[in-house]
Amino acid sequence: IDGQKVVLITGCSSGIGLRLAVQLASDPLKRFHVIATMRNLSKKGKLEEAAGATLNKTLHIAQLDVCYDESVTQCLSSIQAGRVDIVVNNAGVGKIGPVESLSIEEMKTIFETNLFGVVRMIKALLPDMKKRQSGHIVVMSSVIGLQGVVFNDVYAASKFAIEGFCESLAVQLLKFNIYVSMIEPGPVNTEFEMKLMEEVSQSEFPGADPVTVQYFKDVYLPASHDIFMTMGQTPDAIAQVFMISMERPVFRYQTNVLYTPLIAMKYADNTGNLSVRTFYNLLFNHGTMFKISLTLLRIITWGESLTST
Ligand SMILES: NC(=O)C1=CN([C@@H]2O[C@H](COP(=O)(O)OP(=O)(O)OC[C@H]3O[C@@H](n4cnc5c(N)ncnc54)[C@H](OP(=O)(O)O)[C@@H]3O)[C@@H](O)[C@H]2O)C=CC1
Ligand SMILES: CC1=C(/C=C/C(C)=C/C=C/C(C)=C/C=O)C(C)(C)CCC1
Repeated sequence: IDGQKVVLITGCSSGIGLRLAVQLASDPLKRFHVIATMRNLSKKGKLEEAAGATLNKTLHIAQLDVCYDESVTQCLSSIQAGRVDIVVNNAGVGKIGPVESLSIEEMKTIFETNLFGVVRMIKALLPDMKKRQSGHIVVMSSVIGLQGVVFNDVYAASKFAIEGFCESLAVQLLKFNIYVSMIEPGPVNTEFEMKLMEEVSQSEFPGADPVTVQYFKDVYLPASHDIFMTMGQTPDAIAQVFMISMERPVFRYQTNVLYTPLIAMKYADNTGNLSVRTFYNLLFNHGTMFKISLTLLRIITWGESLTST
């Protein structure tokens, strides 16, 4: 462990966390000691299988639920190396649907994971990182932490919140030689979308009017599915961006060049009108215009996507 970087990742039962853990653990130079954590160890089978020969060598599985102090304390105190060099705050939950049908309690659970879960991890690790004057805090944010997306109101709020928290903290931490990095993927093909679809397929959307429910089900859901199909990245591509971030960390990493123009609109027009109107048109004039725009985006950014990951 002495010459290795100790990397702790949250939310490794599936998706991006799982692939990142496996990629790091499989490093041919064995530079990483990976602590792949998950809240529910009964789900560890998939990670164990993907880890193969790295299991209990460079990859170690541990229990950690970001929503509980005791779970975090217990996991951190059981670390053999006695330190964490890099923490990847990957655990996160999505939420879609009309706000009228979501209770405040339900909304708070999203913040418990996506905001306070990350804050809890950072608070637990900071004293030691500051003492050692070294560390890298990575957060799996989202493009939705920079630009809202219709019917993702609460999820967007939680990701904007962690962006604000980290952007503020990064300045102070630079004094202690600790780096903060936000990874901001667009859609990624993991269990994330399926979990959301399953959740909405069981909901009657109490409290929401029929017109809103119809916009959500008949306009948003198909358009969103199209976006995942056309723009969706693999979890391995996101893990690759993390690899790059380790060399000389910067604060932000947008992983998807196809999504960058949609974010850039925000900075091109201070009134916000360009973003609001463009997203409106893309959504409600979905169909031919939407498909053409997506195709154009792919053509415009094709050269770049060949040279990036
Ligand atoms: N997929 C996408 O399109 C995008 C995802 N992201 C972000 O990437 C991150 C990973 O998502 P992704 O891999 O796609 O989705 P998955 O749903 O596949 O993975 C999410 C992981 O987070 C875990 N998790 C949820 N709550 C907790 C908790 N309280 N404590 C510990 N672990 C928890 C889940 O565990 P369990 O199995 O127990 O539920 C699961 O392992 C999230 O932060 C997400 O917001 C960002 C941009 C796009
Ligand atoms: C771009 C775009 C859309 C959807 C974007 C989506 C669905 C992005 C999802 C990103 C995710 C899942 C990030 C996770 O953190 C709409 C509204 C369908 C139509 C207008 C243009």
